[in-house]
Amino acid sequence: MTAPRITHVAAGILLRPDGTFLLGSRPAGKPYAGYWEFPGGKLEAGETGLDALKRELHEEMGITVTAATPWLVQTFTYPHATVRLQFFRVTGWDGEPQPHEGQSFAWQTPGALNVSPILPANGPILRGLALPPVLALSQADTLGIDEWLARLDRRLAQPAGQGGLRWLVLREPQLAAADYRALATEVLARARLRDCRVLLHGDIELARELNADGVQLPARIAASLDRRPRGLDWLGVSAHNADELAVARRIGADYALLGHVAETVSHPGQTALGWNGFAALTDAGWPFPIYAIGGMGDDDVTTAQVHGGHGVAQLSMAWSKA
Ligand SMILES: Nc1nc2c([nH]c(=O)n2[C@@H]2O[C@H](COP(=O)(O)OP(=O)(O)OP(=O)(O)O)[C@@H](O)[C@H]2O)c(=O)[nH]1
Ligand SMILES: [Mg+2]
Repeated sequence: MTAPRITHVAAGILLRPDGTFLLGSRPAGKPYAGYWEFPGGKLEAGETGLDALKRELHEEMGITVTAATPWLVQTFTYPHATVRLQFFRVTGWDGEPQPHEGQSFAWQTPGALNVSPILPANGPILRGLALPPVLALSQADTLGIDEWLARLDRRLAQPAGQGGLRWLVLREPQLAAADYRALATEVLARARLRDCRVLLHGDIELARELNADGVQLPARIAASLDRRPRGLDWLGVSAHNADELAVARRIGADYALLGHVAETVSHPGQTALGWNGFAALTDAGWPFPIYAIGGMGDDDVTTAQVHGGHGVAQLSMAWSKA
């Protein structure tokens, strides 16, 4: 058997500062005409993904891309072709999108689309767009439970975009099972009032039982699973290398934490990946967003994105200002 021919495609997610993004409708005469997609098209011989993105967005809608960072790579088999789609987050462009190919455009809010149908390959992409740029891991171990809960309340009370916490992983390996369950119950009750997702760490059964938003799994536990656990909205996997990212892909994770990127007090003596090591791992192209973890501040979000990440995951930095 010969290997299937793969069509390489670059597509751009135009993002406005308010978080809305652009979809275009596929023009008549193309496969899946009328379906909504991210603007883009096929790589020509010798082009990189970024070259093709810039050319296609100029041809299809007359804009000049000035800032774009690599995001997800999705491989999908249609009846007519197997496509490898490289998605870029596009945050800077000159000009207003013009429908050069008779397409329609629609600005959309993540999680609340008002156009359909969407190209079948794009489901995971739309899910990934709903993930915030910064997520936090709890720190009751070093702060003490009462102090950490007080800081959590302050972070929950802030509006999104102004330091408001929207995604929390409750990771407290020092707690006995009964104490972890009690804390999880308390945290879920507080977070629900504030529209913050809470993922439990490592315990799939407990996450189901307490109706948490999902579970964050260490790579070791993820590797022991045949498939994604059922009945949970969100699945994150913590990874340190390409093999562990491959585990996350195999079980259909929604995102991965990858690190540690910088030296941290919590992991003394372990070699940090550094941004070059991080980029070398993201560069292979993964179908889910990847967060940089380990010594990350709010200022590192842009750096993470330039290196192929979605954003940053914070431990101590999430609570130091709260
Ligand atoms: N542009 C784009 N293509 C996508 C997306 N999702 C997805 O599965 N595709 C697939 O990627 C393939 C290439 O896209 P395209 O039709 O835009 O290619 P193109 O602009 O070079 O068109 P052309 O071949 O008519 O010149 C198609 O099979 C399309 O179905 C998406 O979000 N954006
Ligand atoms: Mg196109």
